[in-house]
Amino acid sequence: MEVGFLGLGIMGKAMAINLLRNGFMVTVWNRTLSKCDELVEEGASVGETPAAVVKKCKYTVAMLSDPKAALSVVFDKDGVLDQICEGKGYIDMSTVDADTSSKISEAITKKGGRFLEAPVSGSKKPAEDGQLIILAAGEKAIYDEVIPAFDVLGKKSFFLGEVGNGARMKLVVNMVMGSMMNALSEGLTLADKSGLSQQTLLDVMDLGAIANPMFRLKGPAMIKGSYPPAFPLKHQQKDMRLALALGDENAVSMPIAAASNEAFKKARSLGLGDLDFSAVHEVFKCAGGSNEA
Ligand SMILES: NC(=O)C1=CN([C@@H]2O[C@H](COP(=O)(O)OP(=O)(O)OC[C@H]3O[C@@H](n4cnc5c(N)ncnc54)[C@H](OP(=O)(O)O)[C@@H]3O)[C@@H](O)[C@H]2O)C=CC1
Ligand SMILES: O=CC(=O)O
Repeated sequence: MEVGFLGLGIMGKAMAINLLRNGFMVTVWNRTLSKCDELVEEGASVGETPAAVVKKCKYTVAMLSDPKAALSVVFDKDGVLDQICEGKGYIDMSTVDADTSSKISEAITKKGGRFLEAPVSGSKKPAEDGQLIILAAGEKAIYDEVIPAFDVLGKKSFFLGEVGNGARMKLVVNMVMGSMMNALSEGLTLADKSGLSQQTLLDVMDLGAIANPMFRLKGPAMIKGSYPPAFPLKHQQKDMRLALALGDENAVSMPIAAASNEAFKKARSLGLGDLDFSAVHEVFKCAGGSNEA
């Protein structure tokens, strides 16, 4: 199967490499074209523009930072819309809101193309290991056709019905995840300021009902103040913002998500946006002040 791939950031690079290593022919494009070089070494071809990739491939996947990027790659000059037509499919795996996804879907289908949204749960390591959780929605026929690719990229795919449901599911999941990260940061800070061992706190939590892979993975590095980016904080804050907008639309009160969003915004204002989202811990450390009199 020949697949186009637009967007070679942390996630897109790992996903495209997985496809190549599993026998797919892949043509890549990235806004910063030099990022394609590593993929070429893995056997990829390069398209000069999103339109060139779509022209060449029956299916094109996108993995882009946010709604602005997702819209720009489709609607701008030399974008996806220039070449999408009957017989071609576009699969957007970026995390965006349902409105963005619907706009893209309408434009693609108006030109005879087929559309699937398929955001993913799981970060850099699951992307490298082909262990993502895929939250697809849109046209079921194209979902069925690209299952061989999803089987390489992920450990489980869900088909959630009409366009928008994949985006909504992803935002709800990341709203919970971002709130949990804030709770962990607050807990680590409280343990430290009240004279407890942070590592012992992690050990205690890991044995009980609130044990989870995220605390286990991120906790020890957070104690050291180390936040190498797997899931950039700026993207987690974007997801919180979009989830809060979904809450507005549905009149759902979300005080915990709102407070978490404020902490992520504060972290961005401190210049931490490109670090891992666990860097929100620094906000709590600052707010907690020093134990020294
Ligand atoms: N990292 C993670 O753990 C996860 C991320 N996600 C989601 O996946 C998506 C990608 O995340 P990730 O790979 O981490 O992000 P990165 O920031 O590493 O990569 C973002 C990509 O989007 C491109 N891009 C940004 N703006 C534009 C634009 N205006 N036009 C064209 N291309 C643009 C970048 O191009 P360039 O290289 O030129 O900057 C890059 O290829 C996001 O929606 C994120 O929320 C979902 C699950 C996990
Ligand atoms: O969107 C981030 C993730 O880890 O999932």
